[in-house]
Amino acid sequence: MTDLTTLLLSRIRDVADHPEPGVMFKDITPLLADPAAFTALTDAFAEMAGRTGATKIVGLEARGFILGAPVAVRAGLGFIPVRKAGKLPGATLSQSYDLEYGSAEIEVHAEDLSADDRVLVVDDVLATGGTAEASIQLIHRAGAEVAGVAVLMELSFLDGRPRLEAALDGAPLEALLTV
Ligand SMILES: O=P(O)(O)OC[C@H]1O[C@H](OP(=O)(O)OP(=O)(O)O)[C@H](O)[C@@H]1O
Ligand SMILES: Nc1ncnc2[nH]cnc12
Repeated sequence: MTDLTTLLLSRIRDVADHPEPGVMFKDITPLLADPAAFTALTDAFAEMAGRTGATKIVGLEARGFILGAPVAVRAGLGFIPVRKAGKLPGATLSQSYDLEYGSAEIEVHAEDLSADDRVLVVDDVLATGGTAEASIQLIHRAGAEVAGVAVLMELSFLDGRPRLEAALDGAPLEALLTV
């Protein structure tokens, strides 16, 4: 394990049976509270943004906002929020999806992405891949390209990676931690 992965892993708390029985919830709030760990995470994601030629950062509500916004600032790129349905005031594109515990719909402002954009999607956890896959569909429907998907942690037993790689069409999916 690298120093980075050891640090990040040490700042994620497992919470059994949250938000419902049978789910082992990966709580990132200890990591957010540690400036050294939060900075190291931000730097690693910003490096990926540079390496993949991203022109914009998309963050997935809500934890992807917390992680993605500082990446955008660090990389000198705009931040685009992908929100749960009904929150964005302008003209939106919408996409429904299933997740580990329920189903949901996400939206993006159509005007925020264009054919000139290469988008790096940032989130905390890749579980079934439903949320990230829906965001990729939104980005493609907006006419933009996907530069890649960056997540802090991949829950490999939920098989999100194969599902997402099919949607990514060769663009990278990078997880700093895999459990
Ligand atoms: O790979 P998936 O099965 O789609 O699950 C991963 C998603 O689930 C969590 O978000 P959640 O919808 O719980 O929202 P929150 O960030 O607002 O808590 C997590 O932050 C990811 O966005
Ligand atoms: N087990 C989990 N922990 C944290 N976030 C999640 N999102 C989906 N599954 C999750």
